[in-house]
Amino acid sequence: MPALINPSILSADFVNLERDLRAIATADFVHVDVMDNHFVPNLTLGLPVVTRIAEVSTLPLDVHLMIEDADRWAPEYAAAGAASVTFHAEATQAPVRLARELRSRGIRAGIALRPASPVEPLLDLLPEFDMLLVMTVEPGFGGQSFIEGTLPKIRRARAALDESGAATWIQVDGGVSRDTIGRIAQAGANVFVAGSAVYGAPDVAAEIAALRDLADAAA
Ligand SMILES: O=C(CO)[C@H](O)[C@H](O)COP(=O)(O)O
Ligand SMILES: [Fe+2]
Repeated sequence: MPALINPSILSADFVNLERDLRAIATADFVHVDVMDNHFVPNLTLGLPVVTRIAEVSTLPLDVHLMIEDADRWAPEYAAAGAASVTFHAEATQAPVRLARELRSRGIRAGIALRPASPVEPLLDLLPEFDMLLVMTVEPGFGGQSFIEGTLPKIRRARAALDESGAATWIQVDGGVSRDTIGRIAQAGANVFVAGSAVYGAPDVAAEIAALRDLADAAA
């Protein structure tokens, strides 16, 4: 499967969001970071804004919830028009039940891990999810450096998926750039979130194409 590039609008201009959504039209999904100032020390946007982005965007929405009580809120983001909702393993009481609920609504369900959270407890459960999100920076802010120590976690997840034959995607979020994407693809990820690398580039479409090419060449 070719690499998917999901630009994060965390690095977009929130006052010119429609313009900045148009700029990433050649990407695969738009990555929307929802933060509640409790699960992470930052606050971004919530249901009303996600609902409006879903109405305006030509790309499907890849919603990354960095919020507490995912069991309560994740289904609301499905109803708001997301194509994919990813919640943190550290913020749910019942990950499999929540994934089943999201999937029953016809959307993709993802589970995310902070850099320090081990993947081992999830390995046998991966077929229950459409995507595993391996955070490669501490969640909360864009523009941080990729944590190299997360690469073994991606390799372990890829090995488990290859063994089980499950079609679960592996997404990487944090510090993805032309410098890091090759190593990440080689480790087994196939979905790449990039915020500052895409929106900080002089030519956004060219950056998306370059990241996709580098990932495909390394996979
Ligand atoms: O979830 C996130 C932060 O918690 C963002 O998606 C991520 O940081 C993207 O930013 P960048 O590509 O600049 O690292
Ligand atoms: Fe994110």
